[in-house]
Formats: sequence, structure tokens, C-alpha cells
Amino acid sequence: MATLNFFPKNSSVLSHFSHLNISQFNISHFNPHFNLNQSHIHFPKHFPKQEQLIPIKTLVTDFLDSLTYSQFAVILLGFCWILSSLLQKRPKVLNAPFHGYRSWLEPTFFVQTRYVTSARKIITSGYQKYKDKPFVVRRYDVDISVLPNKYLNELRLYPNTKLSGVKAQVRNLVDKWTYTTLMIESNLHIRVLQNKLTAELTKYLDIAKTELEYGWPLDIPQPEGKLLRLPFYWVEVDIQQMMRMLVARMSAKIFLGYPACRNMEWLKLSIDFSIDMFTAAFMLRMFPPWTHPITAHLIPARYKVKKNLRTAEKIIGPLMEKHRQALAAKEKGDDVQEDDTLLNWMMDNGNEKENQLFEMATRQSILTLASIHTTSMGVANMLFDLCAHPEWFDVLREEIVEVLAETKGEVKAKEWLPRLEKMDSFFVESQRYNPPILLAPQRLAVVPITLKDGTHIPAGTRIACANHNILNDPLTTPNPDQFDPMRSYRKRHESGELNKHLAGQTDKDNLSFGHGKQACPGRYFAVGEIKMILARLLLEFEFKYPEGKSRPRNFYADENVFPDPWARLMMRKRRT
Ligand code: HEM
Repeated sequence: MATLNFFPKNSSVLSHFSHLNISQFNISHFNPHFNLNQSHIHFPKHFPKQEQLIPIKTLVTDFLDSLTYSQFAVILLGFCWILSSLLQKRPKVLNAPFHGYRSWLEPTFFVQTRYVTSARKIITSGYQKYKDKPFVVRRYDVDISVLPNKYLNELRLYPNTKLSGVKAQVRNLVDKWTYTTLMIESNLHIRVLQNKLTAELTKYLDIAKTELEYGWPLDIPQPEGKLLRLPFYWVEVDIQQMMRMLVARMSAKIFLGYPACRNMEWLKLSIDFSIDMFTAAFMLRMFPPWTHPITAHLIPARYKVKKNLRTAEKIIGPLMEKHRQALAAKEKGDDVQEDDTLLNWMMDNGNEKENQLFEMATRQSILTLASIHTTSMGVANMLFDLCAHPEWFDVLREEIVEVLAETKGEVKAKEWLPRLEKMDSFFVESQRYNPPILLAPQRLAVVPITLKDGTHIPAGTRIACANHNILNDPLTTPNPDQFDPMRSYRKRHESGELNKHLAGQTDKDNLSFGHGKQACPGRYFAVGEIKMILARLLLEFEFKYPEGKSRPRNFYADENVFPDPWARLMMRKRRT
């Protein structure tokens, strides 16, 4: 086997190191509790003499000589990895303590590795320990300074040029290698949600409903189903996948219109894109940025992202061309009928660059990333919670029947949406237990910021709030361990604040959709979709857990949360 012959025996290479002063290394990176200046740490007054180093030197040379080229390459890469971690700038809130170390001896790499699966434990113990003070958790790629929510009212006044949500998001996606940089360059995808979708919410919910009706017999098994047949006895189903399909159809209808919303290639893409993008970014974050030019090419999920984007171009291109032709025909005075799609609005309101095919196709794909899994998880989690607390099925069903009676079967979202108050309250409670993320909102400090009480946030610092812990703090939610789905319903009616405590509204205690001007711009549409799907499911079907199963546990990948992908439910058609 070929081995490396590094140093001729008795070479003087090692003696070159004897002049180095150990304190030049940033040992605190390995463990921040390790302070070279602490008086209880003693170093010998003199470094060993050259003759004393000879046995070590022989050992090292023998070791290096025995290595194969590939072993050496792995060791070299590991060395560079550690070195670059030491040199990488990881700004944090000044004087905020690091949290998550098991002892002062534990290397940072171990803490970062534990964060991948134990972020919940680390953040929760930090929240309990520091409560009113900032602390720092360590992810492979970034240190996140977790701030108490007492700062939120002050922080929300900073514009996104100083505290940026989108920059935090694209860093999470490792933008340079996942084609998401365009989210920073233009906010067209946010403007369309704020100025068009939310401004005309009930109109778009009604449009989405037509697609729900189309997809219902295709995605939800039923006795007279076209593809899937559900007899009147119990059948085990993958409820999460069903919900993803329905939500993908509804989103496609409002974004791209007919017939693209029936294009299976687009529907598949809009479900897969999030998974591929998340996996690619998650893998990339494990490696230091200087390795990305190499590692990015070794990550299969990134190729899938690329492939998805090529497919998106293939589908979006003809739609853009069609709209351009329609505009030209309208200018000539022709009467042209078009679907009222968000894509058309984006084309009409976007500049030349935003209207380039690659940009538009990527932006549409990013919108699927933000909207489909989050919303479908919302419905699936409500069903999981209902099956764990089945006494609430009838309460929600009664409300739906009442609303249908009150509105005389009116199907317009404007009528039914605000009346499903108990379902709204149930969703808020379900989200309290099952947030999609443990640290929200996340912001990147673009400039240095000093808060009123002197807390200093250097430029480049990632800050966030422990949304899940805040909402589950007894000070925010009395008896937080009790699943009480009518909490916000009672709050509204007891205080007379009928327009408050609703799903989708954010405040400093409820950050499930983020906070401030940069809060989720699709949240009201998401809540409407969730209510629309759940109401129909509850009216037509019964649900329960398979024999011996109970509420599935949540999985964690860094601070992201998702329900057990293998969880199943039993469903059967209701005999009404
Ligand atoms: C239950 C469903 C959803 C949940 C839980 C959710 C949650 C969130 C959260 C926590 C944020 C970060 C906000 C912040 O930093 O303050 C966010 C951002 C965002 N969401 Fe949602 N979301 C949902 C549905 C949707 C839908 C349906 C859409 C699109 C129609 C959407 C589009 C976006 C976009 C574009 C952003 C980025 C905003 C920005 O960069 O300023 N979301 N969402």
C-alpha cells in the first residue's frame, strides 16, 4: 500500500514549532469556558528543550509515514475544518453566555453536533436558565443569540435594512449554493403576498376552494372515489401526504391558475422542492463555507434542487409567454380572458430582471417552499391532536354545522371564515404544541445595534427568540401542560376583544408566525386554507389512531420541527 514519507527521520521540522506561543491560538473556540488567563491554569515556565522533543518527533513522523494518501487527505481536511472554524467570525450579543456545553471540557464541535437533534433540549434549558437575559446556542454554521421577548417591541421598529429576516433565512438556506440569493435582491415574492393575496384574501380563498373541490375525490379516498376507494370501514392512511397534495393544488391554483394547477409535474415539484432544498441546505451548513465549492457538488439533494428548477422553468415559461401575449392582445383592444393569478400580478409589477424566466421560476419554487409543508403540517397536526383528544371532534363539528346553517350554506370565505372561532382557537393551541420552528423570528443584524438597556448586538449577529418556550411559559400560558384548545376562544369572549387572539395574529408572546413587519406574509391565507380543509374533512370523515398507536412524536433537525413522517391515521366515511 502506498504510504506517505513525510519527514526524513531526524529532520528538524518539528523544532520549527518550538518557538510558537500556545496562547496565540483561540482555544476558547474549542470551549468558551476555557480561559487561558484564568489563574488556576498553570503552564510550565519554559517550553521543553529540542532534545526532549525527539521521542515525540519520532512518534509523529512514524505516524505520518504510515498513512495512505487518502487517510492523509481526510486528516488534512479535518485539520482545515477545525482551523477554519477557529478563524470563522461568529459574532454574538456582547457578553451573552454560550449555552449547551455539558462541561467546560466539551469541545464546541460536540455541542454543535448535539444541536442537530437536541436543539429543543438545549434551547429549553437555556430559556429556563437565563429567562430574562440573552444566551447563545451553537449551530454548525452560526452562533444564534437567543433574546428574551422583552426586546421585541424595540426590535420590531428596526427596518429590514438594519435587522433583516430575509438575510437570516437565505443564510439558513446557504443561498449562494441553493440559488436563493435572489430573495435578498428583490422582495417581489413578499409584495405579492402582502399587496395582492392578503389584500384580496377572501377572493383568493374562494378561488383556492374550487381546486380543493377538484382534488377532493382524487386525493381523499372515499366510497365513490375516482382513484382511491374508501369503504365504510376503517382504512389506514398517510394523512400528511394527502394534506400536502391538497395544499399544493390550492396554492398552484392561486399562483399559476388553470391548467398548471392540474399539472402533476408541478404538484410533485412543489412538494419535493422543500424537502430537497431543506436537505441540501442542512448538509451544506455542516461544512465550513470555504469547503462549499467542493462539498456543494457532492450533495445529491442539491442536484435535485437544480433539476426542480429546470422543471419549474419548463412549466413557468409558457405561462409567462401566454400572459405577455394576452397583454399585447389587450393593448390592441381584444377581449382576452385570463385567470386572476399571482404570477400575472408578479409579472405586471416586476422589473425586467424579476421577469427573467430563471428568476421567476425560482421565485415561484421558493413560494412553494414557504407555503406547502407549513400549511399541510398545520392540518395534519390538528388531526393528530383531535385523535389524541377525541372529545373535541363533536365540538368542532357542531360549530361547522351551525355556521353552515347561519350562512344558509353560503360557500363564500367572507361568510364562513371569521365564524369558525372554535376551530381557530383549536389551531392556536395545536400550534402551541407543534410549532414548525423553535427559534422565530430570526434576524441578521446588518449594522451594529445597541438597545435601550445597553445590550449590544454587533453587525453580523444572528438573533432569534425562543418562540416555543415563550408560548409554553406558565407566565404566558397558565397550565401549559394542559391541552386546552378553547384558550383563545375564552380569552376573546371573556375580555370582549373579539378581534384579538386569533390564529395568524402575532404578538410578543405568540411568535408562531414570526413578528413585526417581517412576519409571515402568507399567514392569513394559510389559516383560511387550514380551516377550509379541516371543516370538510370533519364533516365527511371520522378519524382515529391505528390500534396501539398514539399521538406521534415530533422530530427535530436543528431548530426545525416536523411530525413523524411515518405516522398514520385511520379514517372512514361518516354515515350521516
Ligand atoms: C401554517 C402555515 C405557516 C406557518 C406556520 C408559517 C410560518 C412562518 C414564519 C415563522 C416565518 C418567519 C417570520 C419572521 O421571521 O418574522 C414565515 C415567513 C414567510 N412565510 Fe410563512 N408560514 C406559513 C404559511 C405560509 C404561506 C401559505 C405562505 C405563502 C402563501 C408563506 C410565505 C412566507 C414567506 C414568503 C415568508 C418570508 C417572509 C420574509 O422573508 O420577510 N407562509 N412563515
